[in-house]
Amino acid sequence: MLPNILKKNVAIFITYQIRIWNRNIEAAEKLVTLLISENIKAEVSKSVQEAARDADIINTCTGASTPILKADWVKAGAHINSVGAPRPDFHEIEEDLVRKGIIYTDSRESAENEAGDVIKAGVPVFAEIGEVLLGSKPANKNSLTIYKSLGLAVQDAVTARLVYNMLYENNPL
Ligand SMILES: NC(=O)C1=CN([C@@H]2O[C@H](COP(=O)(O)OP(=O)(O)OC[C@H]3O[C@@H](n4cnc5c(N)ncnc54)[C@H](O)[C@@H]3O)[C@@H](O)[C@H]2O)C=CC1
Ligand SMILES: O=C([O-])C1=[NH+]CCC1
Repeated sequence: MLPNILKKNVAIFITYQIRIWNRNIEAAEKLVTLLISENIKAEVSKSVQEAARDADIINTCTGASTPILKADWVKAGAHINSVGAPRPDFHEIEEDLVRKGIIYTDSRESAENEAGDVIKAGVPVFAEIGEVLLGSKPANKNSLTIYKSLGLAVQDAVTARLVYNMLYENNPL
């Protein structure tokens, strides 16, 4: 999933440098090789701390059950996209870091009931992404912000429809 998230990030920025960390360095090297083969600038980091240093955007996408990203490693004003830790007993972001951030999510109900990091930190969700897109809640671009992704059922339904259309109706839309 991470390669696709990174490609979406890169499409937004004119200048960027991607640093990849994985607990298995061969996996990080494989992803860097894939990105470079698609003309995306990327390099391997030997630690999470090294990967996160001075980063504007941090994507965490792990199956970790204990936090891998610490508050001290993240600069003020950074934005974190947290895709992993989708269960109450899973964690990938240190509690202090979650408390420092402004929390955005796709579904408030899901985040408050499923996202281990949000539940443990006991912090409120500031806004759903839909509220930001509609302009009823601000993006707080200069603050430390955390987007807690969990996925919406409607995304699965639309994806299933696209696959069905491509398979049986030869029409992606
Ligand atoms: N937010 C969302 O919409 C979605 C979230 N997920 C969640 O995102 C996470 C990643 O999913 P995929 O990329 O499909 O899985 P994957 O198996 O391809 O990648 C998981 C990565 O987490 C790493 N990892 C596992 N335990 C770790 C630990 N203790 N410390 C450091 N790294 C660790 C693995 O080495 C692997 O690189 C999972 O927790 C999954 O449940 C998956 C689909 C949608
Ligand atoms: O496939 C998955 O593991 C998940 N999808 C949404 C949250 C977790």
